[in-house]
Amino acid sequence: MSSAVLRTSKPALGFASLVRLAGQSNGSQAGLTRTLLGSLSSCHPLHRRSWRHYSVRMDQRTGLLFRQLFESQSSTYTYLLADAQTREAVLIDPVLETVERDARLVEDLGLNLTIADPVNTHCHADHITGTGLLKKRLPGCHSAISKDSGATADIHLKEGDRVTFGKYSLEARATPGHTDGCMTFVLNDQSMAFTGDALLIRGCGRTDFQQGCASALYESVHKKIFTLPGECLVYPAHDYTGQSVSTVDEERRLNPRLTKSLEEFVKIMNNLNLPKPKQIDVAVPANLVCGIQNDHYCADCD
Ligand SMILES: N[C@@H](CCC(=O)N[C@@H](CSS)C(=O)NCC(=O)O)C(=O)O
Repeated sequence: MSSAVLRTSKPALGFASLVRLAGQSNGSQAGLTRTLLGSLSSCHPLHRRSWRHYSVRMDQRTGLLFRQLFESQSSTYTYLLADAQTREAVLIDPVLETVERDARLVEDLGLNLTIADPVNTHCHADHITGTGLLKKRLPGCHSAISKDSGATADIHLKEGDRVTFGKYSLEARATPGHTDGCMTFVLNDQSMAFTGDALLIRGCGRTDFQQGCASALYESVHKKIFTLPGECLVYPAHDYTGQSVSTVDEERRLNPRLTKSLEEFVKIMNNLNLPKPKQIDVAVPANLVCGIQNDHYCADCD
C-alpha cells in the first residue's frame, strides 16, 4: 500500500500538513483513546462520564490537544486539534466571525502557524467560512475542502485521503447527501468523528438545497458513520439544542430520523419545511472561493 503521495508539510510548497492519498489506516494509533479510557477505569463513574463529555481534551499520555469552539450566530462548532509535541494543528470549519478568536488561540497555545490547516467539511450555506481570512491572519496555513464541493482551495480532498498533524491524522470519508461534497473526518484511532452537517446530534443536515439528496445522506450515514465503533465520539458542525457531543452508538439507537427505514427517512426529510438559512445568498458564493480574503469585510457593505 502506498503511503504519503502528496506531501504538504513545510518544505518547497510550504503546505500545512501531510495528505495521504491512500486509504492506509494507521494501526499504530489504534486504541489510543481506548487506552486512556482503560486508565480511567478505576475512577469514580462520575469522573469517567465528565471526561467523556469534556469539550477541552488534552490527553497527557497521547499528546492530543483538542478544543471545541462555538460561533453563536450560526450555531457552528469549530474544532482545533493539535499534536502537543510537534505543535502541528488542524482547524475544522472555522467561521468568519470568530477568525480572530481562533487565530489568537492558535498563537496562545504556541501551535505552529505554518501548519494550522483550516479544513472545511463542506461548502456551508448558513455562514461564511473563516478560511480565507485565516490564511491572511496566519500566513502559511492552507485551505482544504473536498474536490466534490466545487470550491477552490489549496488542497482538494477525496475519499481515503489523510490530513496529518504530527502523529495524528484525520481520514476523509465522503458523506454526501446534505451537499455533494460533504466529508466526515475520522481521527486515526476512530475515537472521534467530525461529521459536518451529515450527522447532527439526534438530527442530520437538511437535503432541500445545494444538491441535497435524502437517500444519499441515509446511505452515507449508515455506511460511513454508523459503521464506526459505537464509542466513537460524534462532533457535528452545528447544534441548535445546546448539545455538544454524541457517540455513534447513541445516534445509531436514538437518532429520530436515521433509525427509520430509508422510505420513512426520505419522507421526513421531504417534509421538514425549514426556512432558508438567512445568509445563504452571500455564504455559498463566498464559500465556493473558501471565504472572504479581505479583512475589512462587512456583511452590510460587501
Ligand atoms: N436558521 C439557520 C439555518 C438552520 C439550518 O437550516 N441548518 C442546516 C445546517 S446549516 S445549512 C440544517 O441542515 N439543519 C437541519 C435541521 O434539522 O435543522 C440560519 O438561518 O442560518
